[in-house]
Amino acid sequence: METVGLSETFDRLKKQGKVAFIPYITAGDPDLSTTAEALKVLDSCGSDIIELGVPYSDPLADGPVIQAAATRSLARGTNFDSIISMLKEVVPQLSTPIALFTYYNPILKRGTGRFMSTIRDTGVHGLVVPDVPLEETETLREEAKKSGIELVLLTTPTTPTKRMKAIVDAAEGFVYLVSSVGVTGARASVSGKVQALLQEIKEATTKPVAVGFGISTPEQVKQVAGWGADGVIVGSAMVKVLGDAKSPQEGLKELEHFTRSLKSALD
Ligand SMILES: O=P(O)(O)OC[C@@H](O)[C@@H](O)c1c[nH]c2ccccc12
Repeated sequence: METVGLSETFDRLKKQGKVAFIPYITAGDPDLSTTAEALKVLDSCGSDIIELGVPYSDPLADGPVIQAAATRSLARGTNFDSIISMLKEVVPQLSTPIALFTYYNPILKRGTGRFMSTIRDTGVHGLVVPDVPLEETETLREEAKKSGIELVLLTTPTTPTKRMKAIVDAAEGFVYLVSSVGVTGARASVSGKVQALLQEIKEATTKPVAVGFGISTPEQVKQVAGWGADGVIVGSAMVKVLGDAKSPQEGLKELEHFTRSLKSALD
């Protein structure tokens, strides 16, 4: 089925007074067929957008959990082409839009235009590139736009206000507010600064703002939603459930329970 894009998804949720639940998993960990099943599980458990990570050899912004997932996935031979063919199979079966998550290098390797049209042909709607240099964001955004891909941009607690404003102006789909400095990974608590940061961003834009980094419990999901986030992103905790499981089947079962517990915090 043809899924609607990221910003349309947020429009629908806003009308329903709901906050988006946005899980992240790393493609190919433990293997691509389990990833295909995991996407269906996340879809059926009520995810509103799914972030799918392209494993990379030098994941600077990732903490140990996602770094280990990327290493396992690459060791199995996962590559961009195998992820694309998996997506061509699975995306038509999903009702949840996918935002592909990749570092900048795999895009440069393929050529920006070709990269965008390739992912668009799979039915993927969004793209998140955490390490694209500021001066190259405009080109990337233009190329994405040509293929109808929504380029999500990230702002952090240490982003100067002027740059935050440029980021929210340029962001498509939604603005990704990184909750805390440092790398991805579950944290004991989500920084209280997020509430003020959300207000500041919402004064600068009417675009939806989703918060990620460190969120791993229903209480934290509820707290961030209560602070006014339009979406809540959970990555490492999801990746850990799959990575720690004794078998892929068990991992998928655990993923379903975990996703339902987090999603119910938003109901
Ligand atoms: O893992 P966490 O702490 O739940 O944060 C989400 C994060 O994993 C996901 O959005 C993501 C995966 N890799 C990244 C690199 C940079 C920024 C964000 C990400």
